Amino acid sequence: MCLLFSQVISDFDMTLTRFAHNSKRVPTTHNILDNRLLINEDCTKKLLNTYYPIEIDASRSAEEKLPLMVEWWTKVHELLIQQKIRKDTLARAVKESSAMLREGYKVFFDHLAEHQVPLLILSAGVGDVLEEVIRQNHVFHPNVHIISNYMDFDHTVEERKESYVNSFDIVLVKDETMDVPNAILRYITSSRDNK
Ligand SMILES: Nc1ccn([C@@H]2O[C@H](COP(=O)(O)O)[C@@H](O)[C@H]2O)c(=O)n1
Repeated sequence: MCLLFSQVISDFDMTLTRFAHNSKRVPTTHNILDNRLLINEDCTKKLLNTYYPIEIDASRSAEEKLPLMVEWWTKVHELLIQQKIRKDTLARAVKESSAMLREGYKVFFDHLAEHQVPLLILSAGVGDVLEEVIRQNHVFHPNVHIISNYMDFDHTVEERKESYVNSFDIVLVKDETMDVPNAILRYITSSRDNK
């Protein structure tokens, strides 16, 4: 028998991650944010308690669930934006969480990478957190591709400073004047005038 995979498609939360460990629920990517970073975790917990039972309700059709799921993630995304989450806290939040991939995950990820089979992860969770979970488990191989919700962070000057310093000769911080450009102009024009 010959089995040929062109690619493997999987969702993430509770599929590649465990549902529970030692009788305790393993957090989804959203739960990791709720527990560690959100100032008011109640607001998203309330939404989870309302919408999760709908998600898993086998008596409802997909058509019936879809607008409610859209309503859920729209509300959660609005709340997340208000919380002003910082990118640099994500790795710590994941490290301190009880996020856990399923037993045997390493064989699964490594085997697909070794055989160059693309692994496409489609997730309604939070992509930035999902990536961090995979990275911290050392299985973020080049064949792993993710389609998910990503946060668009506001970058502080401090975060961008290094890349600016590497790219430009002069970097001005907190200078609201034209003193430096004027000095450069004076230098250029005076050296030209003195020729
Ligand atoms: N605010 C939310 C939104 C969704 N969830 C759960 O995350 C799951 C994402 O699952 P994937 O299989 O798409 O990775 C989704 O099924 C919801 O149960 C959440 O916890 N909080």
